[in-house]
Amino acid sequence: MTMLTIKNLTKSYQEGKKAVDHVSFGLNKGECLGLVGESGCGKSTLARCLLRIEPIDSGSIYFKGEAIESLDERRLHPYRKKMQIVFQNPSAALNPKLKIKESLIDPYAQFHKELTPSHFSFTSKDAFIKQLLEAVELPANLADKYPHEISGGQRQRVTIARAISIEPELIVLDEPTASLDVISQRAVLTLLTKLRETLNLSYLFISHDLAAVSQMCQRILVMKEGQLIDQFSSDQLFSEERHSYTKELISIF
Ligand SMILES: Nc1ncnc2c1ncn2[C@@H]1O[C@H](COP(=O)(O)OP(=O)(O)OP(=O)(O)O)[C@@H](O)[C@H]1O
Repeated sequence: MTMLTIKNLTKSYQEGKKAVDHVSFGLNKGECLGLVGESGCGKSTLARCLLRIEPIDSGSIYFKGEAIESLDERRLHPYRKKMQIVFQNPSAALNPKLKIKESLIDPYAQFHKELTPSHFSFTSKDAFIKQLLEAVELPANLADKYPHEISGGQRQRVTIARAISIEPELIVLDEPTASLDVISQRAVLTLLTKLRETLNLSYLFISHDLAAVSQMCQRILVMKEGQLIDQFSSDQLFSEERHSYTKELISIF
């Protein structure tokens, strides 16, 4: 089943320069789809557009067959729960004044009316937070700490816990490990792979790290100057058929 279909999505910030230029692709249910390309090629803009965080100029966005590109905020609300994003910098994503448990409960408070929980049950706030921390392999005593009292890797696990707390179907991972050291990167990627399997998630995984993408993803998209110039299954990464730009990216890594 196709989870997400993008057709001819186009977005400009300034006249004559398209940040995203007629991009089309599909993302299957349960898939981890990689998106790579050099800095400034439009990856994050594409992500924000397909999540309807950023207005688009033209094109279509289908979530499980439903066109969502023109929905007003009220009709979009249920889709906001189904599609989540994890950003590069967990420090910016967490309110420094809130304890971890307060940050963790926030999405649930917003969306609980639309939830039909299957993975996490809400018997009490404390029990719910304990389940979330367990799911991202963090100790329960982190709940009472502030973001500055925990490590960068732990903060990123908290933002992942927030994203999964409302049981989304699709998560956009926008360079989720870029701010972490190599050991924490590997641990977070392993966790994300495990969560995709146990929670039946689909991912769009944006990264500069071709090695991580080829390990995590079943298919890979390559963007250059706003356009999608290559797409292939991960086992075809080193194939002779690859676009010359993809080969250039491979040679850099
Ligand atoms: N809010 C904005 N206002 C104006 N221009 C923007 C805005 N966001 C992005 N751009 C421009 O759009 C283009 C695509 O940027 P984008 O951040 O999507 O690229 P990216 O591939 O995600 O880069 P990176 O890998 O560095 O995050 C760039 O030319 C950028 O300067």
